[in-house]
Amino acid sequence: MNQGYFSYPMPVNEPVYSYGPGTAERAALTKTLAELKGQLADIPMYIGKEEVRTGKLQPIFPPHEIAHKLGHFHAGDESHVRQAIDAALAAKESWANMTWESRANIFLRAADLIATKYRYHMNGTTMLGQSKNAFQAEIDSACELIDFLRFNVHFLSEIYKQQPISGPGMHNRTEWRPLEGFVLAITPFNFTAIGGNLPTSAAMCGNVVVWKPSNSQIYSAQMFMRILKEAGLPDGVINLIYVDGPTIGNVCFNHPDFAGVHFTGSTGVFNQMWETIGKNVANYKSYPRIVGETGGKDFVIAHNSADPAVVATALLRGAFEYQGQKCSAASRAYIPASMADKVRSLLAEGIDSFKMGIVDEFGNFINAVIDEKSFDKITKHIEEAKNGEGVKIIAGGNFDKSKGYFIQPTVIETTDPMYVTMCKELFGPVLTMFVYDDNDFEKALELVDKTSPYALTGAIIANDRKAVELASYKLRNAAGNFYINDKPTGAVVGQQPFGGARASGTNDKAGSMINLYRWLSARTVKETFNPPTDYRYAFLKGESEGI
Ligand SMILES: NC(=O)c1ccc[n+]([C@@H]2O[C@H](COP(=O)([O-])OP(=O)(O)OC[C@H]3O[C@@H](n4cnc5c(N)ncnc54)[C@H](O)[C@@H]3O)[C@@H](O)[C@H]2O)c1
Ligand SMILES: N[C@@H](CCC=O)C(=O)O
Repeated sequence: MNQGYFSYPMPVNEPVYSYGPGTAERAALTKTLAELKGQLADIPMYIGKEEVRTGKLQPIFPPHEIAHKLGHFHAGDESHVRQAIDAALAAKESWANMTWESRANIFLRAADLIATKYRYHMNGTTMLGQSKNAFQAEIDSACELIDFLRFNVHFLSEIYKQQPISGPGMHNRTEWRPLEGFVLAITPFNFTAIGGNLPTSAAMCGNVVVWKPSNSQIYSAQMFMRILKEAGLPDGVINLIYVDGPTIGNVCFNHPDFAGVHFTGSTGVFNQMWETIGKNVANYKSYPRIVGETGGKDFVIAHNSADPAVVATALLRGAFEYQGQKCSAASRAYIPASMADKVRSLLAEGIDSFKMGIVDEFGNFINAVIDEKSFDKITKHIEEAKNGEGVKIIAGGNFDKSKGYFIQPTVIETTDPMYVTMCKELFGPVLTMFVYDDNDFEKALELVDKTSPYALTGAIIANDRKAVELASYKLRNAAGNFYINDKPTGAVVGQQPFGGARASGTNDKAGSMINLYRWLSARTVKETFNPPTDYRYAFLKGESEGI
């Protein structure tokens, strides 16, 4: 079998296609979108070797075109959670014992299938199911997902290489075992790449997984599952089920073989899960690994040495791409008074120029928010800001859900730095701006640090190096991903390992070695070549002998 050390060098990031007018990729994607829209997808759960169809059908439709049905998925119940755990545990031994190069090459093959044969299907299902424009889908469901798969194979190879030293007469080694039991992956709606990474990073380490995606991401999740199967992933290694979160939690967190949860989503849900796991801790074989990347209230602070055009561009892209539904999206801005008028007018100009509409029309920069619940929550805050004291809408402010969940990108300005939309995560296209006195830059930094319980992403925009240094220091705990003279979104695997602290999660940096360590349990083995035959150490015998 595997006799030799097989090398997986550092990959390069998957190149991003432009989808510009007249390009071959635009033509191919347009064709795929039309095909997908012309079909009615019948989406089963994948448990062991079975495609499970329960007949409990739930419709899937584009958030930007709610009258158009793309298909349906088969919803499961508690019994399917149990079946998924059983299938995972049945697959465990042979998967854990498969050679590393066979396991690795399944994921590398999946990455290549996405990069070539299925690129437009991954992007098409993401665009239609999650309302992303072509570019936003490309950086997510093609490039980031491919990068997660390729870089994790490299990182895990580097971990496997790490071995202890051995003294004379012995050999020491570390075995990087998978966890005992199964891992539960619970994934959010907003990034297809996160949906793909959470189950595969644990599986790559030799674990077996129950994967529960958000209902709003099932359309692209099942596409990825089919690619994994085509790439050779054995049955039962990853089991994809569509069961509501509390039911899954109830079964998995009470199971003695529960070994860990890989979660991305909101802070409230993660806190509930942590509490339940804590209460059950005595019932598990091992202490479960709890990894969660959660909410954010991401900031941009401008210093008066900054170029207002850089500030406005960072805000227009950072706050409004994908309708502000990135955990990294800028949602609060701190602008010095001397620059405020210029930034206000650039923001208003930018927002007026945004085209909003369906994803199949490529000129649309803005599409719909994910669902009606989200639409209602966000627009309630916009309405309140229209009538509130010390607060006004300075750009955008319109919305309409008659055909799809469309909200015009909106900037609220407040004189109260603790106004609700400065503190609470809305997860939509709403940016709140607070203007500070130019002389109070340091106080403004303290405000940024204390305003929100989150610490995910943030940016300082300044040309004065001392301002950059002061902000980097004062805000060192306010963001797990900190940007200097850039927007706070768009982290790239291998370049800006991603994750936040405080209420933003366990900061285990998706797509890095840090994350992979959480799915491994090291065993140290010492082998002695010439074992002693007398209990007496040298100091008793007057001879030299090692301990
Ligand atoms: N920090 C990060 O890296 C990161 C990345 C993406 C999204 N997010 C966060 O995710 C949130 C948006 O995504 P969302 O709306 O899908 O989040 P969500 O918390 O509503 O859902 C996330 C997942 O948890 C499931 N879930 C919901 N309630 C559950 C329960 N009681 N028990 C078990 N599972 C449950 C959902 O069905 C979904 O699969 C935002 O808060 C955003 O900041 C964070
Ligand atoms: N990695 C993405 C955010 C993922 C969260 O939604 C970014 O950096 O913008």
